[in-house]
Amino acid sequence: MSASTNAPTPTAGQTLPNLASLNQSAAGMANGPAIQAIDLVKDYGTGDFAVHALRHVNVAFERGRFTAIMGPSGSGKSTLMHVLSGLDCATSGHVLFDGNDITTFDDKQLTLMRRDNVGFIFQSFNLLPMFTAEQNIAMPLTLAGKKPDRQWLHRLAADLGIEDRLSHRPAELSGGQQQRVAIARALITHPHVVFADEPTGALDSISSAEVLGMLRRLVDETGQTVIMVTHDAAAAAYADRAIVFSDGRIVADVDHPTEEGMSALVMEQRRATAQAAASNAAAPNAGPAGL
Ligand SMILES: Nc1ncnc2c1ncn2[C@@H]1O[C@H](COP(=O)(O)OP(=O)(O)OP(=O)(O)O)[C@@H](O)[C@H]1O
Repeated sequence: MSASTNAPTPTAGQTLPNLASLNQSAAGMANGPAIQAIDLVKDYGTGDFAVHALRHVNVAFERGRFTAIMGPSGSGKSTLMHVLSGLDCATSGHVLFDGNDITTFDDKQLTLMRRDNVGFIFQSFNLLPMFTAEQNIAMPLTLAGKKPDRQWLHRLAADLGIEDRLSHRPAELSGGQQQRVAIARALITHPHVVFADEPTGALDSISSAEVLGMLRRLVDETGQTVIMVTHDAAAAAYADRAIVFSDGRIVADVDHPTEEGMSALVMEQRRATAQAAASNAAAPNAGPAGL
């Protein structure tokens, strides 16, 4: 079931836990893309002070693929992730999640959609310090008033290499172990899509490689759909596809990204953003950059 990838291979002696048993059921999923943004606009504020975070974005995320989203700071990456996952509302346009237009959902429907279909992994892990790793993993179900499937929880923990850490609190775990707990928490509900926001931003290079290798194998071996925001070209090289944002727009869409290729693209966008800001400062009535 492995898909082709140009992800860096694990270094000699590095063991990655067996993720093959995390077999994602495709049952109940609609055909077509996992998520699609259609003419998506997100503005913060109005009038002269409006920030155009997403400018008519059109993009589809296929099932079972690992996509990285890159771009300069402030280009709209997190906003896209928040709107796609139903954490934030669009100003206009549509988001089709499993074929359902979530821009028509009310708050309660969005909460249920997120709870049942979306897994989140954050840079800062966002574990609850007073609870054990096991309690943290089960938290999305506990909050929903559901009992965790013990067998599934232990299989996740074993496959992520944290089974012997389940009774520990986050402060007693390394950063890499905490992020593995967060990955297990993201998967406990069998989500259709996992969103990872800078998942390796707080990790050293070895732990980063382990976490990225796990996400890669999750996609290859279980068909999980993963969408990851990252500033790191080396992290993007683990993905099947990388999208580059600039000023609220997609400016590049690359299959099989490489670290070198993504570094060059992101540097180019940083330069373009800095140049646009400099010319706007020189001619303040010329309008926003990129228009
Ligand atoms: N709640 C908010 N209110 C007002 N403006 C916002 C808000 N959230 C984001 N923005 C603005 O929207 C634009 C896009 O922000 P966003 O956080 O999506 O960028 P990003 O590419 O994720 O940046 P970074 O890499 O620094 O996290 C920026 O100009 C930002 O200042």
